[in-house]
Order: sequence, then C-alpha cells, then structure tokens
Amino acid sequence: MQNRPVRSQHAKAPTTASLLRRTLRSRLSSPQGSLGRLRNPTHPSSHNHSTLSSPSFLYEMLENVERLDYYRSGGGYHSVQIGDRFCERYRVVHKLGYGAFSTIWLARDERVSKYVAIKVCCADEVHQEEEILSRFQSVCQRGSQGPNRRHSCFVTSPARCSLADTREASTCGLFKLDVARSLAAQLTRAVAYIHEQGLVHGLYAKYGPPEPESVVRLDGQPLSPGVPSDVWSLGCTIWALLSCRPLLEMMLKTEDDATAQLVDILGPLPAEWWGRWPTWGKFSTQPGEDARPVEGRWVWGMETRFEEWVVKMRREDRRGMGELGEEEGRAFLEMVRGMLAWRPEDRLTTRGVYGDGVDEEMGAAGVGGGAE
Ligand SMILES: Nc1ncnc2c1ncn2[C@@H]1O[C@H](COP(=O)(O)OP(=O)(O)OP(=O)(O)O)[C@@H](O)[C@H]1O
Repeated sequence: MQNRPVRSQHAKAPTTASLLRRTLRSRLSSPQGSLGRLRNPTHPSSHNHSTLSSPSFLYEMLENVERLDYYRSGGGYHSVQIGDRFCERYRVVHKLGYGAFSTIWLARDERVSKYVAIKVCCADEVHQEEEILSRFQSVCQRGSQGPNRRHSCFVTSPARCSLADTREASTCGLFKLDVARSLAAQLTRAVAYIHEQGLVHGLYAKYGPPEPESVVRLDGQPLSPGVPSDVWSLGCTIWALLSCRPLLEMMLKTEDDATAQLVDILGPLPAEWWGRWPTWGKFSTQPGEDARPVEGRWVWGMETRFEEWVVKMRREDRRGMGELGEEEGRAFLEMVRGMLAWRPEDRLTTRGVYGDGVDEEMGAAGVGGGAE
C-alpha cells in the first residue's frame, strides 16, 4: 500500500478558524515569509519531547494531518496505514485524529465485529492516559513495533461527533433547548464523577499538553465532590450549549484585550490582582471594586451577551429551538457566574452546579443511559 498521510475522519468544510490557520500556514511555508523558518511555537513536541524536536518544517503542512516530520525512524509517530492489522485482530479502517504524542485510528475488531478506537503513541512514550482511562472504561493495551522502537497502543470505544462539531453543523448554531439542558446535565455529571474519582484536568504547563493529575488529600480522606479547577471550563461549555456564540472570545486578542474582556464580563478583578495588570488604566477608570470602563469603551457584559446570543437568538429563530423562561434564564446566569468566579476557591463545585435533583430529573426524562 502506498504511504500517504491520512486526514482525520472529521475533516470538514473550512470554518473561519481553519481559513485563518490556512492563511497562517501559507505564510509559514512561504520562502519569503518572515515566519518561514520559525519552529512551530505551540507544538508541545518541539519543547519537551527530545526525539521529536525539529527546527524547521520539512513538508508542506496538511490540514487535519499531524506534522509529517515527526514520523522518523528511532522515534516519533508510528506509521499507520488504512488496512493495517494490529494484533491479528484490529483492522484500521479510518483515522479519527491525532495529538501531540499519538495518532488515533478507527479500527474494526474482527474478533467481535465491533468498531474500536486505537490510540497509537509515539515511540517510548509513557502514556498516563491509559492508566486514567482504565478507571472509567475497559481499556486494552497493546504494543506495536516500529522501525526501531516500540509504540504503546490502547484500544477504547470510539466516540461520536464532538459537541462543537455538532453545533457547528446546525444552521443556526444553537442546540434545541431540551438537548442543551440534557447535555449540560450529563456533562456536569461526568465531570463530577471524574472529580469524585480523585482526578482533575491539569493546568497547561508552558506549551505542554494537558495531563490529568491525581489529587490526593494528605489525610487520606476522599476528595470533596467538585475540586474547582475544571469548573471554569465546564461553565464556558455550558454557556456554549445554550448560546450561539462562546462567552469568552480570545482568538487574536492580546493579553490586555483578553483581560479587559474578562473584566467586562465577570466584573472587577479581586483587589490584590490589579497590581499584576500594569496596563489596566487603558481600560478602567480605577483599580478595585469600583472600577468602571474608561469613557468611550464599548462594553458587552454577561447580561448583554445573554440577551443577544441566548434570549434574542432563540426568540427570533423560526425553527423552534426553544426559549428559556425568565426564571430559568436568571438561574442560568447565576450558575455561570458562580462557575466563573475569579478565584478558584470561590467557584461553585460540580456538586453545587449539579444539585441534588438532577439524577431524578434525568432519569425521568430517560436521559444519559449509555456511554455513547
Ligand atoms: N475514542 C475516540 N473516538 C473518536 N475520536 C477520537 C477518540 N480518541 C481521540 N479521538 C480524536 O482524536 C483527537 C485527538 O485525540 P486526543 O484528544 O486523545 O489526543 P491528545 O490527548 O491531544 O493527544 P496526546 O495524548 O498525543 O497528547 C480528538 O480530538 C478526537 O478528534
């Protein structure tokens, strides 16, 4: 079989983000481009995986395809082709995606006639993910021999379309209200469960991939339900389930603009944080709780965004995506505010978000039965 790079299964029509990436890519690959010889600044592999570090691009970059120069003998990605067979059992039928240290493939388990996802890790990569995943589902680990090194592989259930892709595929960019409510409840329940297992999603180290870390109490007691560190992301995701636009839009923003946007939405920074934002004067009349936007600044707070992107969009949409009642709208805003409190310790816990009645309501609605 011919050795050709394989695009992920979810490759799709260009979006604004992909067009932007394409523009950046053409600048990167242009011989005259001022960025032409820069190493990829955000690829974690170029920082903390010695076998993968690469000072320049060898191949033209392909959209939805991993960096091809990280396929190399003695390290890096393992070359997998459609039709390959692993362990005399799993036949590769499609590609699902790739990460900084792995490629992910859809395969047919010929022994039990089922589809599976196989994550094929970079050579000699020790993957903590397998150990963590195995707490939640049965994960089958295997190894595959590359030209020089061994690549660990693990087999899990294939997931379906991501929430972001699903929403993007809808013409109005909205989920039906019942669907959004159900997804928000299921997601919160899943995050609460992960926290109860003693895991939180770790913070990004500089340029590193997210790694889940075990949280262990020194007194040996179980964790309280809802260590607030994933809660911020959950709040942003729940907002996006109800709204046609994300609450925080960080693309192409400078650090200053991003901070100012957060202040517009969440209110003034905690008193002791202002000193760490030396340029606050461009945006705010004064530091502290009484900060107001400087004259002439056009501010879109959380309520305005809610009114425009949730209430109005849902009211004006003719497909009947569903409108929130006043009380539900108020409760929603209060919940999102609680999840996006500035200080992590002030944020709602997943238990606080989830409430005690959710299990019964979801059960009554017949929601959230299976993992798929
Ligand atoms: N089980 C699965 N089913 C369907 N698609 C999957 C599955 N696992 C991964 N993918 C696809 O592959 C992409 C990358 O996978 P994943 O998020 O596991 O990589 P990563 O954690 O960034 O990689 P790495 O562990 O190498 O740093 C996902 O965004 C998704 O599109």
